[in-house]
Amino acid sequence: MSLLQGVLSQVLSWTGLCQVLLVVGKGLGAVVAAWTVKLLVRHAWYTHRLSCFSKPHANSWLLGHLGQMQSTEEGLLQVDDLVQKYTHSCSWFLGPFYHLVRLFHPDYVKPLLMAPASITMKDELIYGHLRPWLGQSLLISNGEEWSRKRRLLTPAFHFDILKNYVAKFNTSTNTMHDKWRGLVATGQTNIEMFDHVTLMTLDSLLQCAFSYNSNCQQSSSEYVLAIVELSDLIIDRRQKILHHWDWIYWKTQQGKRFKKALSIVHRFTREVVQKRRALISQPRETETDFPEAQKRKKDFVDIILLSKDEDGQGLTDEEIQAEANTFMLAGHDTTASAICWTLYNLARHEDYQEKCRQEVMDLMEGRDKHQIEWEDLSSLPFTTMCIRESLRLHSPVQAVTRKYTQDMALPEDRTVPKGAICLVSIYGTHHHPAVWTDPHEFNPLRFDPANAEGQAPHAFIPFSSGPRNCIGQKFALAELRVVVALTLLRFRLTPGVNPELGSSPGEVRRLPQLVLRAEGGLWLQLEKLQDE
Ligand code: HEM
Repeated sequence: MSLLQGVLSQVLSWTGLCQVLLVVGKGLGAVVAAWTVKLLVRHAWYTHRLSCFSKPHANSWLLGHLGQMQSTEEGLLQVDDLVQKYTHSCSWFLGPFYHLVRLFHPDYVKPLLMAPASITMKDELIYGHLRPWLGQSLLISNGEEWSRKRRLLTPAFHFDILKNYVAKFNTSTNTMHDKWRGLVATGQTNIEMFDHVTLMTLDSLLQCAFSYNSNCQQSSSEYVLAIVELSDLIIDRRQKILHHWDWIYWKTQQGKRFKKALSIVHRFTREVVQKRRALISQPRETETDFPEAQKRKKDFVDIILLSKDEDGQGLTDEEIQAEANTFMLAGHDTTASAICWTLYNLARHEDYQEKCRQEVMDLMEGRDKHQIEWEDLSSLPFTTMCIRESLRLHSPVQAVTRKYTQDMALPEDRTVPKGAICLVSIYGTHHHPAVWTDPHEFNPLRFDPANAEGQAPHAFIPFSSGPRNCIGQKFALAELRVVVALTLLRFRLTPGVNPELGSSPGEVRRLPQLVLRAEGGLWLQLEKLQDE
């Protein structure tokens, strides 16, 4: 090749490259332009369709209420203001991406929560980030897939199964109380509740779901640490809008930590399910070689493994793993939050605390051991009223979101267009002054059956309501009663001091995350009562 030819071919190849880049650039520009136009048209369409709802002041026509929703005490006070001002609902949008209707009044909440599951969809804004962890599980799936799973999983929450768990709730609570006794003996009476109670609910859930004794209350467990890490990272991701896109998130430090914790959690559930499948498929005569399997009462994994639909089909191993992961997530933080806030409310109301304690002491009279049995749970009416009032005042889940595959009619001729996100505010409904007298007061007598008559349906929805309500609510209420009853038998509670805030006893700043927590923790003072 002559020098001239070489130079020519070089120039041509550069020109070719430039031309390719130009074409690619133009193509990319066209795609971005088309995407932007589509986004803006969609934005205009939703803005128009949602004009039947009042719209609180927005930052701009394009960014809307982006950055105005806060997961803090101020965020909850903002909901109180919205409820005061707009009474039933208002529209809200987060940039041109997400269009929401926020709903606070039971009359508006009811048609949405009671809608058939076939037209109800879980939206990606809240639930999408859970998918890598939970897969297509009950909490996230929709339509026919959801309904088959709900049918297959319902037997796992039957009374006959739940009964067996009460002994496990007692054991996990006893372990926690042993730790508390140890702390009190060394003079540490001001105790942060969430740390202790979360480990306790994880401990009991691991026993109920997998018959797995993790000892996580006494020594650290890799699996439990990974669950806590995943829950924290989900909240962090929700709050950073750029992290909502997978292709950005998986490259961040948080995304990498998420993947690492995920592999620990998934490995654990995979191994449990595979081992149990192998055990269950053993021929009957050899089962005697496994006395452990015979002695053990059935846990969630057993029930789900044996569950079959109308066509005799069960769930695959992957599906069972997804459900087991979901129970662990949906069951531990929520129940821990409910327990902590109930103890907090009783610590602030000595009279109610004493009345509950008396009720439990009457129940235990003549017994030589403090053990709450399944049959005892219905003999704690006042304690149950206090638990329900606490679930109203400090509901663990603040809101649920839904989308619908068709337009949804609401009172006063308002319509939620299909595809818009409905953010049903459990907090707003539970603090609605038109529904509850003195909504910010702790008053368990509201739940006295004698006073319940006037209560609006759908005014009390801590477990949501309708077809997609909480499948674990009876499990949670049983655990709550056992933990609260045993705690009051053994300890007197008074408001504690948050050492970080240096606040006065009982003062807290609520922290709505995946569940309702308290900034810097929830601190109580414990005084040990006489031993059993
Ligand atoms: C006090 C404790 C609890 C509270 C306040 C609570 C609250 C809720 C709420 C509000 C929902 C509706 C979520 C939504 O629509 O997006 C829900 C669903 C669910 N909960 Fe619970 N929950 C609690 C305990 C539990 C427990 C102990 C379990 C399991 C062991 C559990 C498992 C589930 C599952 C699987 C769903 C999805 C149900 C479905 O879509 O069919 N929950 N829970």
